Amino acid sequence: MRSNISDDQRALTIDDANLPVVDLGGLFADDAAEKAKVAAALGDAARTSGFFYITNHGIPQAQIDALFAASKEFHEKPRRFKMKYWSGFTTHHRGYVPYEENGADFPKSINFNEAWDMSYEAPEDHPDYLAGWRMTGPNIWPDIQGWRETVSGYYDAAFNLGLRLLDALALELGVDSEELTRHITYPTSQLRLLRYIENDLPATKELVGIAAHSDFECFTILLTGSPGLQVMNAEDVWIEAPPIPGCFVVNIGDIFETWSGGQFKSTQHRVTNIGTERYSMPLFFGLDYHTVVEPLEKFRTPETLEKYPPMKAGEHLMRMSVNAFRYMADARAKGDLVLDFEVPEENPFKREAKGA
Ligand SMILES: O=C(O)CCC(=O)C(=O)O
Ligand SMILES: [Fe+2]
Repeated sequence: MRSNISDDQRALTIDDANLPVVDLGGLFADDAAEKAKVAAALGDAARTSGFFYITNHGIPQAQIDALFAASKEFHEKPRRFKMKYWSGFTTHHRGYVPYEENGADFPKSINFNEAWDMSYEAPEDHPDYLAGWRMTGPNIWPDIQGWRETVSGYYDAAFNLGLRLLDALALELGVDSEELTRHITYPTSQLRLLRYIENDLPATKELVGIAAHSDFECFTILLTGSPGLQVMNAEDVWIEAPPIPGCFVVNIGDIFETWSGGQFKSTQHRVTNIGTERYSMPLFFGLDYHTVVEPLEKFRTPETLEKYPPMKAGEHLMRMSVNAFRYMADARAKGDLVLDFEVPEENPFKREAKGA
């Protein structure tokens, strides 16, 4: 880790803080008691820290290695190749996102990451694709031999793992999983192939890998290739979450916090500017664009209903994306992208760290 790091970018190390590791093995056995045990461990982790590692997840290491290799192969191409697939050429956010797109304050504030973004494949005649700006539609692919198969194969595997996790979390919350899965037909579940860019600038609040945020969907299944990720725990203290071989990091997102009336925590996290190249791949497990998200019936109280007013899953993603990506903000300023809902400057799910 670099030495020129400002105090607000420091975190406790994994040795000082306890990060749960949940063994998912029991989800794949046909045994209700085993499944319930895993569900209880996931629920415990989701309630206490909101993020955790999972092991025995069933995705072969060879598939993970192939995804890292595919991401590297794309990102090592020259800028002129990558820009052929600029996400700003689409109205549903697919393709390449250069680092200058990140955040409203570039270059005063720099998020040193670039990405390839894809999502659930929806047909060309899907009404939300035709309407535009709804994060729904067909993927685009770079002209690299075998790349589509590798990336979409990984997407399907991680997406299916997400369905298992959803099922287990529903079990833990005591809700029928069908109540949750009925909102998944053409979900806005993005996979990002992120590369953090080598640079020799310091690590400060303005110079980051990715600024502190929570994820906007149900939960995120994240692969990381090297350290840099920091997560805010239940006590609102930053701790480092380095990769553990064979594990994914999972964090709860804004939708599950809402569904559970705040029992599950949507975890703030960030990547500091480590200065070296770093690869990571989050899959944001989301819902159909038009799904209205509010506390599930059993978690409705006057307090939870007040704290979590109904929001459409896709609108929440769009309002956060307009703030995140400059091409979207530009399209909005030009009147090409018209939103009939509010775009707050900050995510209402944001929590501040202690002492920050
Ligand atoms: O790169 C990482 O480890 C985290 C990425 C992340 O938080 C995000 O893309 O939302
Ligand atoms: Fe994130």
